[in-house]
Amino acid sequence: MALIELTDLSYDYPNTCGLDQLNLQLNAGEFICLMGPNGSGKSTLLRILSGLEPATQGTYTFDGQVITTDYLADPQDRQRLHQQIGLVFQNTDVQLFNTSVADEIAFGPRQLGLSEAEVAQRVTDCLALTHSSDLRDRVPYQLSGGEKKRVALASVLALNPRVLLLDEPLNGLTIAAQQQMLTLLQTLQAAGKTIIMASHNFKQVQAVAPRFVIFNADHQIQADLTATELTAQPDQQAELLTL
Ligand SMILES: Nc1ncnc2c1ncn2[C@@H]1O[C@H](COP(=O)(O)OP(=O)(O)OP(=O)(O)O)[C@@H](O)[C@H]1O
Repeated sequence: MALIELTDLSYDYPNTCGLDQLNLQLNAGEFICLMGPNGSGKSTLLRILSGLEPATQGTYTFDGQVITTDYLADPQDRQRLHQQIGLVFQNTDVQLFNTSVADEIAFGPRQLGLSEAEVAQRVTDCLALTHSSDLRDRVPYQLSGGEKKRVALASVLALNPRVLLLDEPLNGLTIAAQQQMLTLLQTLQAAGKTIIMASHNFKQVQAVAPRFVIFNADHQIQADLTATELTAQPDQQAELLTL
């Protein structure tokens, strides 16, 4: 059984279509890159997968549980989903609100009611994993864009989710920092996490992501290809390089 299953899933904003009739199955342990033009629906899909919004139509099933409006309205159910599937936002400023990096990373585990010893361990582990130990006592909003991305990822990892959703995690990073982020995501996948990232940076991700789900401007899935299948489609690759 797929970990994530979307059936005829659509999402409408008040005056715009966000997603149109998606059918998709994603398995536990996969590394998937969502691609497509600006406004095609990548961020909307990540928000729905993370449980921030219910679908307008169709079905989202996570690990056998249908994620309905009622499910998301129940605080305990909602928290259960958030613990399993964590979203690193495109704009990390909306995600970072504590006065120190250590408190930022501790926030989620404290909400879960973990002991202070466990919280401290998770903070130390997640700082190390994201190469951010030197940032421990810094003020999050004073960090550089790349540092903020690492801290936002560390704060999501601190909840030990099964699935990591990342919205344009390479944006604003130097080439070296982009490589470091991709290597880290590969390490997390090797440790058993499912990675789902939106990116328009095909050059950087093509050698890393094994599967590409590609949206068109009509908010539909245009193609769902393995990296090997994609190498056999030069037209599709050329299109991705223009994003
Ligand atoms: N809060 C909102 N209110 C109304 N329409 C929205 C809102 N957010 C997104 N949209 C619209 O929904 C569609 C999908 O947007 P979305 O942000 O999911 O695309 P995207 O593929 O992530 O784009 P980008 O690559 O620019 O981040 C677009 O037409 C967008 O204008």
